[in-house]
Amino acid sequence: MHASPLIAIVEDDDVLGRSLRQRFVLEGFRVSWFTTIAEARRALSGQAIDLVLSDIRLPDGDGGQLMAEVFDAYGVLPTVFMTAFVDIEQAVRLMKRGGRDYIEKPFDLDRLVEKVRSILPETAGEDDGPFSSFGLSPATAGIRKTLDKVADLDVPVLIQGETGTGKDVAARYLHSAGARSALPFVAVNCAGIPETLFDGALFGHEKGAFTGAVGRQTGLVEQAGEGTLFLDEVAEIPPTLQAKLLRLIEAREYRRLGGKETLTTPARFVFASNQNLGEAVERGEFREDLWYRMNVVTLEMPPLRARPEEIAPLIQHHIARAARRMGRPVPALDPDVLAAAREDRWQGNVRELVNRAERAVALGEDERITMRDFWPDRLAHAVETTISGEGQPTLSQVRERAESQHIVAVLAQCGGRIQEAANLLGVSRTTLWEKMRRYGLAAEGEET
Ligand SMILES: Nc1ncnc2c1ncn2[C@@H]1O[C@H](COP(=O)(O)OP(=O)(O)OP(=O)(O)O)[C@@H](O)[C@H]1O
Repeated sequence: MHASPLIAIVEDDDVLGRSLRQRFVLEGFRVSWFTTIAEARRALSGQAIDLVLSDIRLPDGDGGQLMAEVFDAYGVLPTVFMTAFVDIEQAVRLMKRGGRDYIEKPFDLDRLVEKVRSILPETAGEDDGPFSSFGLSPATAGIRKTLDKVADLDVPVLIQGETGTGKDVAARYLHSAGARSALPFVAVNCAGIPETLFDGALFGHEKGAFTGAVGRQTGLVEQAGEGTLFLDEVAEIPPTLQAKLLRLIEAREYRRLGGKETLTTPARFVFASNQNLGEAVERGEFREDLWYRMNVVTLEMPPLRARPEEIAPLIQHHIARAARRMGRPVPALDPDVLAAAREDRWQGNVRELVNRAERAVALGEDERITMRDFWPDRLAHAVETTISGEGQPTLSQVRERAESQHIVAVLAQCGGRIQEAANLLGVSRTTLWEKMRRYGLAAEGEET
């Protein structure tokens, strides 16, 4: 029952966007076309995209930024850039970050279709389903079983656990396991929406609700329809909005901004939090009545270090997946990589594992993944320890060592994406790049 592959086109030129959409639909693909990154970000949540076809310059950012976001949300997806001659250098750089291919504008549509076809058959419908690696230890197998049981019951589900443990994966599994699977799955990151925009984003607005509200806009609740509404990071919802959420969950009622009509939602609610909500209630930060409503079926995703039997298969799974998506042969893994993985604390849980695997495949130079590819931070540490063998290190040696280790750790956390790492480190991209070069952390031949 495989649907045809879904291509997300991000192109702000109306004429080109339209003709791309038309052509790919004629070729039998499903197509979603967006003109801005913001639009793509909003609409793609919850859709299983098979390939992204993106312009490099977009009204609200560049294609690299979009690719970083897409990779964060979905893992390494085949991404093809359409680029004007002036941006070719950037396109080449994006290939080094995991971009799959690029085509220079103006191009012949036949050639583009050929490119896309050559990429898709190997990746669409890969694995034995997106949840093949969910439930590999007794703890997570138990969670999967519980989700199966409640999939078609109309009860809210709350999933708690440290960041990156797979709460989002569990929520999507729940959706896919039940009768709602063909209906929308709308994910809302409650921490990512500014308080002033929260109401509008969730409930939508009527024409004229505020200056600039030129037409009616449906909110995320409405977009979920009879599907699943997944509210992530619920502990971050400010107190003023908690009351509105309570009404939504309790009475299933809400109103569009500026609207008089009370609407009701048939959606299934799923919540996730990386804070323990019971404790947040005790601290007075979260409404008790709201917590009671959410706390009907509550599941704890254990941290990765508490399920060590999953570590090796998850690494293998994500390396194979990244290689397939980048169109490369699946590299072999040096045994010391796995040995080190078994000992690690995995502070960033499965997300860190995915980032390390993808980064190793993207930046690794031959067909083996070595310690240097997977654990560059450990290597930097080992090198520094030997350097400082003779007596006390100087203050600047200590500072540089700490700096280099921290850069490596943040780069690993960001899957090697330099701009993102620079943002987290609070320095410019150029500064970060210079430091990486100084500490020998930049891959050969890579440019700023
Ligand atoms: N069982 C699994 N099999 C394969 N990949 C997994 C599994 N669990 C998690 N992942 C991957 O790990 C990453 C983080 O997972 P996810 O987003 O579900 O975590 P989360 O707990 O929701 O994180 P946060 O609290 O930050 O929202 C994703 O890339 C996801 O695909």
